Amino acid sequence: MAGPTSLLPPRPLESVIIPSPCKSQLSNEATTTNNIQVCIRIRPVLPSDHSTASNPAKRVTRSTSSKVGVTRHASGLITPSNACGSSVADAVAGEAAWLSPTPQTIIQNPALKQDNSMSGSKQDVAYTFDRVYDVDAKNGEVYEESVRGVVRSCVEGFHGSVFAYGQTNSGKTHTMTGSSKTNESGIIRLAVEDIFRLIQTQSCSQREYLLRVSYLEIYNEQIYDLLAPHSSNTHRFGSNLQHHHLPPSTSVRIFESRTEGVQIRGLREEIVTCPSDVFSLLDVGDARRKVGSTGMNTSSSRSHSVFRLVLESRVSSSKSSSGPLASSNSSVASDGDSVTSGRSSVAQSLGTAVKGPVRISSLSLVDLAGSESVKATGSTGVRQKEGQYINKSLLTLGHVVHKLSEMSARAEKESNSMLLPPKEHIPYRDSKLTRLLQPSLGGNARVCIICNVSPAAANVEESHNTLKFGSRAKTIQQHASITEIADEKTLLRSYREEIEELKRQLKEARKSAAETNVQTPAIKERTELGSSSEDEDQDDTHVLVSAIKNLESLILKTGAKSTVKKIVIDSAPMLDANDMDVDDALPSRRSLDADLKKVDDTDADVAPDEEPEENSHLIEELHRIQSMLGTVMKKRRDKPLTSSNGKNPTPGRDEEVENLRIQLKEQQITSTMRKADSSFLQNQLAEKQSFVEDLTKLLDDLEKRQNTLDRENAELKKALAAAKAKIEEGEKERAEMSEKLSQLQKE
Ligand SMILES: Nc1ncnc2c1ncn2[C@@H]1O[C@H](COP(=O)(O)OP(=O)(O)OP(=O)(O)O)[C@@H](O)[C@H]1O
Repeated sequence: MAGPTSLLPPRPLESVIIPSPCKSQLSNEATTTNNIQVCIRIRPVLPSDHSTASNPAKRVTRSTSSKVGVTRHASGLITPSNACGSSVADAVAGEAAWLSPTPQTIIQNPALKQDNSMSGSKQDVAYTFDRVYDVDAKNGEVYEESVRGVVRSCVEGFHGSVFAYGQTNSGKTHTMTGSSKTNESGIIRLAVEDIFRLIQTQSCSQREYLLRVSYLEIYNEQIYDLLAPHSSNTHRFGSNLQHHHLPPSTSVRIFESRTEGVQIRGLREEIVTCPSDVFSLLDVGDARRKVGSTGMNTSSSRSHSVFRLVLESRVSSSKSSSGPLASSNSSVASDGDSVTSGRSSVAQSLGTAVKGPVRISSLSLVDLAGSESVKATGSTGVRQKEGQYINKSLLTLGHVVHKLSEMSARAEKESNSMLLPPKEHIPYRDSKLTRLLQPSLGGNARVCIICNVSPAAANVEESHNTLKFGSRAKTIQQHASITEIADEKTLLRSYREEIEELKRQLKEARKSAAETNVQTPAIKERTELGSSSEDEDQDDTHVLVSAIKNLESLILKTGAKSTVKKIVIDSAPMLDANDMDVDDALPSRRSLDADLKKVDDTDADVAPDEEPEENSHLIEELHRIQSMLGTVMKKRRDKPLTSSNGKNPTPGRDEEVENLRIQLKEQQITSTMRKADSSFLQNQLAEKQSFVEDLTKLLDDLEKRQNTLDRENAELKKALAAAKAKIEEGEKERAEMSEKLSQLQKE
């Protein structure tokens, strides 16, 4: 049964939709009921952790015995058995404030106790989770034991989410992104590699996959596209946040419709065919992510980031995989031999290759910004403001998780765990983060939360909060189901249709070329003279074959190698990684650049449905190439190539073909340049707009200040006039008095 919101899977040509279930479109081949999986990771002690020990405000005490034991109570509760409180000053270097006596349990290290306000009972609590990773665990271990299951489910067709949660400096980014210092890949990269490997090695079914990724961050309650094209250097932040105002072109909006649920308008999605494609994009996104130095972490993430991979898959039909117009990469020979040998009808080919439900699943990998106290970080100004936004959104996430866990508990009590109480209000809309995570938290996904815990004794209070959050999240039940779409347009189906159409054209082109060769001795004559129409035919078919290969290289097949060499028709050279933009990150642009629609999300509570827009550049480009080649082929077929005297009678027609060819090439170049220009101009415009906005705001402020000053000035003038009048009056009175006095003296 669907959760409270009705949500549809992505419609990539229009906008990015956060996949979630929609009853009308689901064919539940499989449904699973799971609680959210929660694991804890204790970060190793760092040299910087010791500096807090000498801070009297954060002083910890050390028990006389550092040997730790645990007592198991009948209730299942575990408490440290030697939690005595006698103390020596300061934390001991290298010792973590948390211990994991069993792989599922975490307790506060009884050897290190705070001498401040925390009550003893709180210090003695033992928390139990699906898995607890101690200080020496590596990312690979966390991935294998806690995340891999979610990733595998995604390849099978379930939605999945993995979050890193925890206070600032607890190791979230290390976990999700990895570290060059320890030479460890993060969960994101490990998951990406695994997905391609799982697709390649899937032996139980013959499926084909289309994968696309997006990467965004939520900074100060604004969503920014980390893969936005043609961002200038000012948008790259490196290790230090220098610019906290991004041009509006990279900012995207959440939009919600009754039928389609949560969508992100204007977010860039890139089709990827191998791990290195994804890694290039990750590098671009990571370099743009807003990072800044705080009192607790020299490179603290100032935003929540969401990396999302969408998988579309379907059973590959035997016709399309082994037929004469086969869809595997090896089957479209560039010389076309294997293509021309086919005699199956186009309709038959189209029917078998394009039909069949498409499965859509997504994997969201989320690195949350860490909660932070102003006191601990010592942040001021921009950092403090960022911290406030971060804390507020994490607080909302906490409320949402709290509500959901209460609901799950109630549902379980009523022995009706498949149904969520109908009108329960969950405050998803209180922050962008929870709105984005709503489809994951709301039920139809397999979720794993990695709670990162600082080993510093000075942070135990905050760590208790993290563990409480994890304990609550663990009770939330999820009912994930596979989403299959039988009748809607999916990107995979669009591509298949395009491929089949191109193949049909290719077949016709070859047929026409073969007929031409038979019918025209003049062509042989021209070939000998070096002016070959056969060459031109071959050029045309090569363009078609290249287009087919290019499109097919985007579709991955189970059991096939993913490192497919793509034939690039329109490619930009790879640039140096340090100087690259998203447009440079992939060998050929295959982006689905959804147009940013100006939908005001403040009043987009439930917006009306909109017609889908065919705004994929790739599809447009292909349509254009198809129509031009179609015209060329048609003209060739329609007009006889030779005159009765055997000489080439229509040099004009050949010229026309040549012109069309030149036009086609020119248009390709113009189109590429126009795209580049338009993006560049858009950025320029956006920057100008933001500048004008800032200036307008400044002028408004100045005007207000001027008005206030004018008002104050007028009031001062009035007060001065009144004072003057009073003085004059006093003078007058004094004069009268002295007159009276002199009169009295005279008398
Ligand atoms: N498992 C680990 N092994 C070694 N070093 C680690 C590990 N986890 C974290 N660190 C180090 O701890 C420091 C803080 O980690 P990280 O930046 O990942 O924290 P964070 O939780 O993402 O912080 P913030 O919320 O402020 O962004 C970094 O120097 C990182 O290299």
